[in-house]
Amino acid sequence: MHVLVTGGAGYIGSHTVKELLRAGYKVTVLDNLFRGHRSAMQHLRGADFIQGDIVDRELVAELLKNRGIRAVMHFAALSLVGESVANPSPYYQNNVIKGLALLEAVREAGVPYFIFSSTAAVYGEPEQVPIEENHALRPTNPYGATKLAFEEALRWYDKAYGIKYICLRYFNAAGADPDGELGEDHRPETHLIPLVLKAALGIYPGVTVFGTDYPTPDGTCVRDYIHVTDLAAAHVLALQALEGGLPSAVYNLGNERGYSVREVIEVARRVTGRNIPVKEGDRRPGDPAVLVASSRRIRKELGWRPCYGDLETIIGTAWEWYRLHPEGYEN
Ligand SMILES: NC(=O)c1ccc[n+]([C@@H]2O[C@H](COP(=O)([O-])OP(=O)(O)OC[C@H]3O[C@@H](n4cnc5c(N)ncnc54)[C@H](O)[C@@H]3O)[C@@H](O)[C@H]2O)c1
Ligand SMILES: O=c1ccn([C@@H]2O[C@H](COP(=O)(O)OP(=O)(O)O[C@H]3O[C@H](CO)[C@@H](O)[C@H](O)[C@H]3O)[C@@H](O)[C@H]2O)c(=O)[nH]1
Repeated sequence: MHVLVTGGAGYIGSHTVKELLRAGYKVTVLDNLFRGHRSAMQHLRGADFIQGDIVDRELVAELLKNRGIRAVMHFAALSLVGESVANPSPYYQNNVIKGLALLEAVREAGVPYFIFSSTAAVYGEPEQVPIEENHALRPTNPYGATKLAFEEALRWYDKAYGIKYICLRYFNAAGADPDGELGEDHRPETHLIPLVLKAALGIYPGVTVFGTDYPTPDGTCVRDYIHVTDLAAAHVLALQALEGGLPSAVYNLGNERGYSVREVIEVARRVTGRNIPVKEGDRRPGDPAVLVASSRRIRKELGWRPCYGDLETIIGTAWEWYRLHPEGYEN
């Protein structure tokens, strides 16, 4: 089975390519390198890398046809909550318009399986936690709205054209490949755990806590952090389930445990043994107060079990990678 992975030179995509190769799949990566890294591909030698954009219908059609691709895993997207509030236009362009061009190419080529990187941001401010998949969908930022729009398209494309899909709604991806080959290198980096660890290394002067007046026990936002390799493993399970005839589905992916921003910083201090200077700042627009998953459905239906569930391990693997690669990937 040959799989096309869009965004496979990015953070979660690259970790998933590694798991796909390990499971014996053939992999082609399509990435425009807007935010991905060519040097991540050096650790994914079994995969073919094509530099290109998902909106390039001719290129995508040719890849799907000539390589006999049977499944697409679609990671390519813009994915920063704050950036999407300040500037929604590229989010609609990239995540919706370009995403739909990709889906059209998939439909025309008759590719039967599609796995989509969705997000907890589709829920918005939760009415109850842990959040189950049937929770109301009311995104509080354009990023979540664009991901929800694509989920909806998948639902209708399945009904009309029979494309079987799984939407995986990740909570906060974190950590790094336990082998130390792949890691998180977003430019610009805006994610909490990398910023905290770079502050521990002295690369950044410190970290700012965005909002201390949320209705949470310590006033800071609560998130559910999930190890990137556990996410990657879920993609392989999802693909195997579709191949085995599972109907289209939507699954949350989180550890079902929330940590506040202050708790994350405390765990990072323990793991690194370093001082991490902290400042308090304003809320970041678009941020819900609490996002914690129920992952009961994917545990039950696909037998998914996290291997790196506790926050010390998650932060520990990220710390190992940053210590070895303080500047991130070479390119
Ligand atoms: N990081 C998280 O915590 C998180 C949580 C929930 C969902 N997600 C989703 O997971 C996916 C991957 O996230 P990530 O953190 O690995 O991001 P990332 O930026 O590291 O990876 C995205 C990759 O897609 C590529 N890309 C973007 N637009 C493209 C286009 N038009 N054509 C070709 N390639 C393109 C980028 O160059 C990059 O390599 C995204 O869809 C994101 O919305 C991420
Ligand atoms: O310098 C910082 C950076 C972040 N935060 C806070 O830390 C938490 C986590 O933030 P971040 O690491 O930026 O992740 P999120 O904004 O929660 O978003 C991530 O997790 C979402 C799912 O929950 C995904 O959809 C997004 O793609 C992914 O970027 C949030 O409460 C932020 O307000 C700070 O206080 N200071």
